[in-house]
Amino acid sequence: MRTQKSLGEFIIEKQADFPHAKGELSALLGAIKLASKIVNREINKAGLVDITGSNGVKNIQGEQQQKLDIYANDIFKNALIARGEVCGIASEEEDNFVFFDNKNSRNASYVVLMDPLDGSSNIDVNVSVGTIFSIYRRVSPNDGPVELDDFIQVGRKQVAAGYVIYGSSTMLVFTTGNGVHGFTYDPSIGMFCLSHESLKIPKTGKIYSINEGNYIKFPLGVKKYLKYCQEEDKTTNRPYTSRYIGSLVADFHRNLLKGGIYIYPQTAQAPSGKLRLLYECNPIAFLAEQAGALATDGYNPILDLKPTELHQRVPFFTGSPEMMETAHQFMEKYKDE
Ligand SMILES: O=P(O)(O)OC[C@H]1O[C@](O)(COP(=O)(O)O)[C@@H](O)[C@@H]1O
Ligand SMILES: [Mg+2]
Ligand SMILES: [Mg+2]
Repeated sequence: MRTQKSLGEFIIEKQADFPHAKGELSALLGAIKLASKIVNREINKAGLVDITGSNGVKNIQGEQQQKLDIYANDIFKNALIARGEVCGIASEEEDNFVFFDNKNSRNASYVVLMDPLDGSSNIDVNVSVGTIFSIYRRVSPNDGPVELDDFIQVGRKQVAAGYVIYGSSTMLVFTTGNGVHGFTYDPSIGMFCLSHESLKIPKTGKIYSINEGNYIKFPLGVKKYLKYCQEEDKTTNRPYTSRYIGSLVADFHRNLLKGGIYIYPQTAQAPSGKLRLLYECNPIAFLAEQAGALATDGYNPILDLKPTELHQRVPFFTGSPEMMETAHQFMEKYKDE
């Protein structure tokens, strides 16, 4: 007998908090829930079906697209088109934004930005991967085509954001600005059930998460902070432990539950870092702040950055507030070196 609330029940219940809500956002989240189940089913049998490996095409970021990147992109896109609450999407796997110019969707109020498959380098090696989504109200008139401005809004304007983590279990974690809630997928009943209500990140932790293989290219502030993390000092819980999965969703999820800090900084070769502002950093930053964490580019809140391009990158620091404050002190101290 199921005791936990299902995601559908939770969304309907929360909708009551918004007397003027017409159920559009609830329906939209329902489409994301459906697409997550379909992608989850494919990922679980990734070794058996012809869904691993690259499809031989590079996306606009110059990265080899994996078959699962495209599969996930199509599943989420089609589920959103079918639901009719979304007038357009932007995706890591689409060069430009896509206007859903059909009678069902063209006048809808919401746009969705997504990273259909996060952690692509881990697909073929059975390591946790994810999907990241960010939802805004359109700013263009509902009776016209969707425009670039509908997608390049500051992160603070997000009405909802979340991720799905396809790991030892599959979870959907989201916020609509009223806390962060996690739902675990129960394949025996085919439902996401409430397992982590009102998630709050621990104020501090012992985990730092960064690709140390790039160490020599890091800014001095990051190098100094890493040395600080590795020094022996029992009074401040150091040395910390290094954990790096190489899937943003999975590294963030672990730190959200246990406390920790994740950093993907700029390097000399990549002065804006690697991660994309609109469909990786903004949604994770919204969740982070709602869970009591911080999310910055090393200096300023990610959610206050004004985007200019669909696929722009940004250095990304996020995690437990006390660890972030210390990292910021190092970044500030060595800012000009
Ligand atoms: O291999 P690197 O350079 O450490 O990069 C890993 C990072 O890149 C990403 O894989 C980028 O995301 P995609 O897989 O969606 O392109 C993040 O999930 C991860 O944190
Ligand atoms: Mg990604
Ligand atoms: Mg991706």
